[in-house]
Amino acid sequence: MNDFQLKNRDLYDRLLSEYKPGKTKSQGPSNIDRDDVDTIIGVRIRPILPREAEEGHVPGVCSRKDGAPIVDIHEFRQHVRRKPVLDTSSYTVDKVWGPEAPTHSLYNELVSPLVPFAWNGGIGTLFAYGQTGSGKTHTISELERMVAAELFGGKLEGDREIHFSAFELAGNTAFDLLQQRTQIKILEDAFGETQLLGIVEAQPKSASDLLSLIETSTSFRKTSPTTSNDVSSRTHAVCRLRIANPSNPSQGGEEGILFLIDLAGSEAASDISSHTAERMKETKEINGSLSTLKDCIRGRATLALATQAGNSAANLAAAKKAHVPFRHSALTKVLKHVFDPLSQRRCKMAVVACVCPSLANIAQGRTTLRYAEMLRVQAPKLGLVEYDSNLPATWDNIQTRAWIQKNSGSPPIDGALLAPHENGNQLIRLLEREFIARCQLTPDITSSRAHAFYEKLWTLHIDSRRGAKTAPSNSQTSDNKENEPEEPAPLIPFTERLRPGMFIRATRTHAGYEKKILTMLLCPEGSMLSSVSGAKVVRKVAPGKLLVWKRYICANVTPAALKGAFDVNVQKQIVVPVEDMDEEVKMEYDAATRYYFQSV
Ligand SMILES: Nc1ncnc2c1ncn2[C@@H]1O[C@H](COP(=O)(O)OP(=O)(O)OP(=O)(O)O)[C@@H](O)[C@H]1O
Repeated sequence: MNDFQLKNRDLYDRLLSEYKPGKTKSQGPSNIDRDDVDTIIGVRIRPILPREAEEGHVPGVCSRKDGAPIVDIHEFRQHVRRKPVLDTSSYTVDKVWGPEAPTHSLYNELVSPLVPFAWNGGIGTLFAYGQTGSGKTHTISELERMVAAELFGGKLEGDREIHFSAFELAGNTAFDLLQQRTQIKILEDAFGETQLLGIVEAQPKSASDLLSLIETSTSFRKTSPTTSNDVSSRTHAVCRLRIANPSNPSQGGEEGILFLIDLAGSEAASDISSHTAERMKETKEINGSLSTLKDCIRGRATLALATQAGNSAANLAAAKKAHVPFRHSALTKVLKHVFDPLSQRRCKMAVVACVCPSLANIAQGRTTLRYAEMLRVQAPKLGLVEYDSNLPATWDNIQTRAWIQKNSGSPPIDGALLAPHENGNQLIRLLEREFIARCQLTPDITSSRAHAFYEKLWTLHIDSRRGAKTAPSNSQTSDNKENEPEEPAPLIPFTERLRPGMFIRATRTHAGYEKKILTMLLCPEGSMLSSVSGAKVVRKVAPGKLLVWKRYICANVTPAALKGAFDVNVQKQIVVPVEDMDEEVKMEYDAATRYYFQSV
């Protein structure tokens, strides 16, 4: 607390008691319906500590009395000519726990859903984020105790094997906390999986076993004093609980994972001014990895929204913008299963942003709350996506299973084995080999039947994409298909309709051989300052004459990993003369897979 705050404390207390929420405008996204989002962002405001109370600290970061998920930050501003005033800014998240809220309520509302989710084969991840001294380690260690009690409490269905490991990440280096901080390697294997080479796992048999392992690992964490905390954790600590269920083939042998992550505390610019070069480097690395984490959480949530809620234009636009740079930091690389857009795993995530309550710390609190707000992804405003039996994008898990059962012949493929948790869109995104393997979990299903069924689903999907384009969104698309007017045949030759974004099949001759290629037109050669080869192109057009482009810069289009899918490689450009172009090819972009498919 500074002199001004201490001297005007009575006035501040009065202004605070007179403050009426609602007068201030929330600076974040509105409190939207978050049911469709599998990432929950909460804020915990810790109490003022006895030491801080002795020093005269007063609260400047407050939760709302009516339980609204909004945090108010009060700034006490000095005026040259007028009396000091209270300047309040508000931040909206999904849940807020004030200083009086016990860790139990945070556990019940934020963490408890992750435990049965991981128990049943999903990946649950909890992050504690915030400035140094804001209560992350305190919160995570209490939550770990509750997780241990729930895992071994006997209330979860079935038997599982729990494997515990703990490590900390300092920059790009990882240390095993069960092996007295022995350095371990983070590697990506030939299958693209991240491996922690040399890490030790323990198999606790009871809650007390697990707690003593957690205690041992915590004792090896690296700490250094900061302005706000004498024992500040300067690394990210990851507690990983692998939950194996070898007896249940319906999960395809997949284990659940629960990550409990205590992130390194962020520090305010004023706090780092006196740092040594080594501490500055450490702070830079922490800030860099936290920034990557933010981009990954947002990117992943944007993609999940676009996939779950059908293929509306708003969703397609959101999916196109989403970027998940999980390879940019060791932390997000270790969490590849969670962040890789190609990962087939079901994931849920919870973030608890911890904040110090004191008026003296509002600058750091504001930074934390801005970060928390940024992690929330605004759901695009959509019309209700109605179920349509011919549109896999509209099926939930139950409808997906029913479709499988009804359309897979006799004996039918078991929907619960092929799509234990997936909706229609997620079923389409399954890799072909995974799809076939899951089909064959049903007795008597041969590989050729499984392949035929895979093709049937894809034919329906491609047909449905065409139908969705031509029919009004919420009418009975499939029933009216015969009555739809045929698209009129284009009267103008395609070479006279050439435009950027058009797909063209062309014949190129190289060393006497002819080769058919598929390309996407980018722009006429010469419409930019230089050609692909870098040579300057001069356009000569007689006055009054139309400029007719003879050659186009095109992007290479190549088959993708999925059957029938194509990828546009914008970075691989070629120049195609118009005389080499054979025909226009109608392609459609599919947001679920992020590939192009030939229109049927
Ligand atoms: N909810 C709470 N109730 C009581 N005391 C708390 C609470 N949260 C934190 N504290 C106390 O505040 C102090 C700082 O907490 P903690 O070490 O958890 O902060 P941190 O955010 O992990 O800091 P760092 O990032 O520097 O490691 C500790 O003394 C802790 O006991």
